[in-house]
Amino acid sequence: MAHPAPHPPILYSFPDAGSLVSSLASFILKAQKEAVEKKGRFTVALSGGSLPKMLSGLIGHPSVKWDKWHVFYADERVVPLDDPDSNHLLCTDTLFSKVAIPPEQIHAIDTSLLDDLEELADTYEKELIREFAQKDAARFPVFDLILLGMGPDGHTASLFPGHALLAEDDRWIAWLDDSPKPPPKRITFTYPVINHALRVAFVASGAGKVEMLRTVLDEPEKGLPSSRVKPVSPGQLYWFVDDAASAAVQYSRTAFKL
Ligand SMILES: O=C1O[C@H](COP(=O)(O)O)[C@@H](O)[C@H](O)[C@H]1O
Repeated sequence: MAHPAPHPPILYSFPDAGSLVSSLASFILKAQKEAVEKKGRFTVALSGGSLPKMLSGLIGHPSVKWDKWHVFYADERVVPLDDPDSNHLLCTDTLFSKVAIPPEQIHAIDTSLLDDLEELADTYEKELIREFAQKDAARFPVFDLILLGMGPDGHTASLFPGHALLAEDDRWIAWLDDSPKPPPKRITFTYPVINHALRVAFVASGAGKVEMLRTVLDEPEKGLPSSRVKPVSPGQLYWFVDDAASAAVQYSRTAFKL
């Protein structure tokens, strides 16, 4: 059955990092409330890079129900969990060490499989299947929220410009050993997983992102990886950015309100 056309992205731009962080926290709390009321759990995927520190508005916030969070990684570098390149280590240092998510609800890669990328990706996919397929019987998992970053080349998760994985339309988790950004070995959500989420939010800040954000939002026809994120209805894509990053963007902004 054909899906209705995706909704256009909603762009929120904030004058400074502080207002971006607090608005993002309010947005996440609304998503959490709806998910918990409906299903008793909140399924979230996080990215590495600059994203985890933007979640600081949740730390110590009385409305966060950390025990309801079930966390996966939109992508992970295939390194030991104490390696400085690990997205899990970054998220642990920045967030998990400061909040009370039950450890079994934080889904890290199986590091006994670091030398077998395919098996490691399969195993992570099976964790997703355990979390989603039995409960929702869906062809693809439907995350309540996927939080993404955008790299300076327009990549998101570990989906890089020109890479064959941009065309992967079957698997939930793909692997690569030729990431142009180190480290080379990674696993990543595929587009079908990202694009079946109820909400996908990119978070990007700083003048360093200005040209790429303009290209991704104003010239989606160029097909950069971040422009290919188009959640299927009823899913919705949001951009949470600061004015420094959106300075050159023509795409219309929406005033933030919940
Ligand atoms: O390598 C990665 O990069 C992207 C973008 O990082 P950022 O520092 O430019 O925000 C990140 O979203 C991804 O999780 C990570 O593995």
